[in-house]
Amino acid sequence: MGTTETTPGPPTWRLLLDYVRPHRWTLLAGALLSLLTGVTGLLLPLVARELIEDLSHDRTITWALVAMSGLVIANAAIGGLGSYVLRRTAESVVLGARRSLSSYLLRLRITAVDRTEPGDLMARITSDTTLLREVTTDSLVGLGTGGLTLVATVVLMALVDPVLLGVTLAVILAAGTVLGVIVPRINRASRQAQDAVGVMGASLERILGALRTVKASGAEHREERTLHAAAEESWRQSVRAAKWSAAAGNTAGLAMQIAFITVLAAGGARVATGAIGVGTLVAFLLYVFYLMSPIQQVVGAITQYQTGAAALARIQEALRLPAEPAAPAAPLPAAGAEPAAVAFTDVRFRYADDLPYVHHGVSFEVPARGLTAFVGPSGAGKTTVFSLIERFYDPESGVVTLDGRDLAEWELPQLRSAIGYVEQDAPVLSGSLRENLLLGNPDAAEDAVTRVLKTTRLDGLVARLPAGLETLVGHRGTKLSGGERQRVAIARALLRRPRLLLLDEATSQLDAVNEAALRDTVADVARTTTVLVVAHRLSTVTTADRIVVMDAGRVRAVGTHRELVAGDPLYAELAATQFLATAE
Ligand SMILES: Nc1ncnc2c1ncn2[C@@H]1O[C@H](COP(=O)(O)OP(=O)(O)OP(=O)(O)O)[C@@H](O)[C@H]1O
Repeated sequence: MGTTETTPGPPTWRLLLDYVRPHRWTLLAGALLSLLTGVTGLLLPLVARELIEDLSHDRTITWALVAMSGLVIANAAIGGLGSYVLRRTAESVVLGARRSLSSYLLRLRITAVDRTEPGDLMARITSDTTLLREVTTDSLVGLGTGGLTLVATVVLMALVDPVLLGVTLAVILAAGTVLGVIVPRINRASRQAQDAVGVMGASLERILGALRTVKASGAEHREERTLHAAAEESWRQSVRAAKWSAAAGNTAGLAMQIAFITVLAAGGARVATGAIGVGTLVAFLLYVFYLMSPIQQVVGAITQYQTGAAALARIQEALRLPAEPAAPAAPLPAAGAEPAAVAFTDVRFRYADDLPYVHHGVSFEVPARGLTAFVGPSGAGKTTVFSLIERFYDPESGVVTLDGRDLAEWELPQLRSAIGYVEQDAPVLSGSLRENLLLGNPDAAEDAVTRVLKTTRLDGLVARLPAGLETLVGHRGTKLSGGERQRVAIARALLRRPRLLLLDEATSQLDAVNEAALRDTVADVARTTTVLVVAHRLSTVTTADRIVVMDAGRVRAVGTHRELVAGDPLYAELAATQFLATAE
């Protein structure tokens, strides 16, 4: 995702309210408790004044002591409860944002993922959402309680002396103009700081995902510099934001001092002319003094809001990426369900409008059941065939059908539940072997697992492992060999009882035992299911019922190995070079 990407959307304050709306009552309760804490605090000086009066008149002070103790205890208890309620609400807002973001990210279209940095998306879920916490408590509540107190004080000031209020407001307005210049700078700096955290996340993800290659390439120092640069950029921008926040706070403080002095001068003049009494001036000055705290609260809320708004904008950017419709999971095919037939008719496809076509009118038909191998030079568009069948992408023109029905008419969950897909690099997730096997079908019965382990020749491996299926496979399955990873991925796909199995063979060579195991597995499965294989091995193509030869985004021939070796020069050459042998 481009960090400068700005798609128009609803204003940030509306988005914030959307996040806060489900928690409005608890937030209101927290705000009321905060107000109540303030009121109990304000009452203390009054009681203290009474206590002093009573003492000077030799009256009993027991009631005042009891009242003061009560107020102190109430202040602490209500204050504690208020801050707990507010904090809890803020955490719930963060939770809501994390939930909606993570659900959304799982539904992202592959096209969106292709042009995004996963690490940056991760930062949006983890770090940007955290910033919503402060914005909820400090900003919303600060704005609410501070704003209320401010209005109440201004009303009282108007009652005491409207002329002096005019003087005060003029000073505050001047300060407000300065703040209007400062505040957007806080927003910009905060946004850039969060973007830098996103860049750091993206670099970290890239480095940790290929740490072996980074080490083997001796690139640690270069990568270290990249990470440090992103961290320093975040620091620089955060410091800039801190500088502007401090300037905003100080401007507010300074304005109050100036207002104090101006009111003192203007009020003094008014006292001299007899327009007001000294008592009124003292009362007004006290109010100017009281005004300081809510104004600082409101200014703090606005500056805090800028940081939160920057984070919200980044969250919202992620939520505007194209996603698949939300839909409930579809049931898996029943045991013994009919295998599926697949057909491509004149399919044209490119990954993006500014990229060349990958398919220039691909057509082929695969009947239900049997093994179909796709072969062709690297980049011919074989894997893309699978991506289109899974509807990770949609063709620009032409039709792909499953069971004779256009894929565009299938509900995505129904379509995908019919298919088992084994990617070329056979990803294995960290966790246990069992978790990996059950990823696509958590309800698979134990005997189905045992059967699939046997089919994929993994039973020997499981028996050898001390913890059996509970063995942890490490991050990305690093504790398994390449061949084992491929077979775990096949077993995982088979446990879904697919009506169509898509297998993108690993290009790396397997040893003879692994290769034979894989060939037998695929042949076994093809007896009951439709199997499509992007083939890189002679053993696979020789057992295939039909071979589709692709070249530069077109199907150039279809036939059996024997027919094609005799009839298609490209295939004959591929068979001789790529598969390391000719016919068997
Ligand atoms: N996500 C993507 N975004 C942009 N271009 C892509 C993407 N995936 C593949 N391509 C391009 O599409 C073309 C066909 O890729 P594809 O993976 O289908 O080829 P292939 O025949 O399976 O190759 P190989 O045998 O090397 O795996 C390639 O030129 C590739 O660079």
